[in-house]
Amino acid sequence: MNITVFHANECDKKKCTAIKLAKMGKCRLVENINKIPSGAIVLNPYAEKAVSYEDYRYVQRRGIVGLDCSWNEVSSSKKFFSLSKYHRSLPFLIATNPVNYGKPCILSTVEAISATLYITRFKEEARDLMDGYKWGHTFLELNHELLEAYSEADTSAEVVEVQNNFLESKQ
Ligand SMILES: C[S@@+](CC[C@H](N)C(=O)[O-])C[C@H]1O[C@@H](n2cnc3c(N)ncnc32)[C@H](O)[C@@H]1O
Repeated sequence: MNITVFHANECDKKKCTAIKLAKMGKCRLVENINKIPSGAIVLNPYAEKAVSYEDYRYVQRRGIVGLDCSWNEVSSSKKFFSLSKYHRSLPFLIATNPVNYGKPCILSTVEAISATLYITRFKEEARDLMDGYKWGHTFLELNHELLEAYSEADTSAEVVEVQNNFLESKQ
């Protein structure tokens, strides 16, 4: 699986989930955005389209790209949208990393990549990434029901429907 992370060096290196992932040999860090593989799925919380099984082929052939930079940088910078045609956001999920524990949608880079693998039905690969983090299994357990439902959806529209039904049921 081709997992690339654009690393902007804006993080606390001790807490950065992408640096740890690279040390374990499970992703390639690039510091130049032009080195991001074309045709890969770029994880961007501001993308209009949600990840779904529709992206299976792109994930399999071109891989996944995480943008490890500050949240300010992701929200204010349009440069990322020129990188790939395939920008995707993740549907509602709860973070379990120590920095943003319990917060919805503000996932760490590794949580976002693992969720993308799970939703596109690469479940073993999703678990393998999280094995390297003390809190990794908690992310997959806490979000298990939603991740399963998202992975059963065939299209992005269906993933959004699953998310909306879930959120309505909680009101
Ligand atoms: C802003 S960085 C935070 C980096 C931090 N150093 C770390 O270790 O997690 C998190 C990245 O994960 C991905 N991500 C997180 N939440 C997401 C979401 N809801 N939808 C899509 N991508 C998301 C994006 O690539 C985002 O830029």
